[in-house]
Amino acid sequence: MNRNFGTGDEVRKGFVIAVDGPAASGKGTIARALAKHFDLPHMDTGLLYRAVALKLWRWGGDPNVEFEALRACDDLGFDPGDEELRSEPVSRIASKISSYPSVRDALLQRQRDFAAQEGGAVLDGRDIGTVIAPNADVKLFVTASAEVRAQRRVRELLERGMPGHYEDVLLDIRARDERDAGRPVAPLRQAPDSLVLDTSDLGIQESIAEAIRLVGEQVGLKLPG
Ligand SMILES: Nc1ncnc2c1ncn2[C@@H]1O[C@H](COP(=O)(O)OP(=O)(O)OP(=O)(O)O)[C@@H](O)[C@H]1O
Ligand SMILES: Nc1ccn([C@@H]2O[C@H](COP(=O)(O)O)[C@@H](O)[C@H]2O)c(=O)n1
Repeated sequence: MNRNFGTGDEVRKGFVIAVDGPAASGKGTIARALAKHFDLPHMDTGLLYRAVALKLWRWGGDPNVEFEALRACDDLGFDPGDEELRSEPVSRIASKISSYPSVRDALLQRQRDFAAQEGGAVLDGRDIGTVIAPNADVKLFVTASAEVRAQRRVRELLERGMPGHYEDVLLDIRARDERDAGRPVAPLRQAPDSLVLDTSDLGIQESIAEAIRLVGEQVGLKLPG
């Protein structure tokens, strides 16, 4: 636990860190590490969309029908350790159903409530700094080249014993980037007041150290020293 933020000040109540970025940029890894370092609860908001997708998939519902996806949002409970949440079919469906305004709306309050809890929180996703927590104390936009992200994803898939072919994964990442950035509701955007962290040339530990440094610096600027 480290609540000092490099200034000696205790973390304020309601301190919120928003972490956004494209698929496989490393935002989840960074968000988890920030949560641990600053002793804040963490929400991976992508899991909510994946949980809707998994439910729909298990029902045999049609991801092309918004109403069916919306029905899957009702009483949404899931086991974050469920391996199928991270499977390729579920990832594809999650990417599709996350473009539906009604689905985003159904998941909005749960995320906002998490961000608003006493003591604060770290959330990662695509629209945290722009829609879910536009008043977050620190906003990080984590990015990396599509090629580097594809390499990371392939490595991750192979480590999980799943098939991962570089060219296919790269195409898929580019398609997801386009869908995330191109949808009319809550598109993936860098909030104007976010700090950009490009992890293309950084290893995991270097990325985490840089994120902690950036947050600390930002907090140092915000709190009286
Ligand atoms: N800086 C880094 N260098 C090398 N590998 C990394 C780095 N950051 C993350 N990784 C690895 O890349 C993979 C994707 O990282 P992570 O899950 O954090 O990305 P993400 O942006 O949250 O992905 P998604 O949004 O698609 O779930 C993981 O296997 C992770 O260990
Ligand atoms: N705030 C968010 C988070 C995620 N999505 C979409 O969900 C899919 C799965 O997310 P991962 O972060 O686990 O990859 C992803 O394809 C996004 O389209 C979102 O729209 N908003």
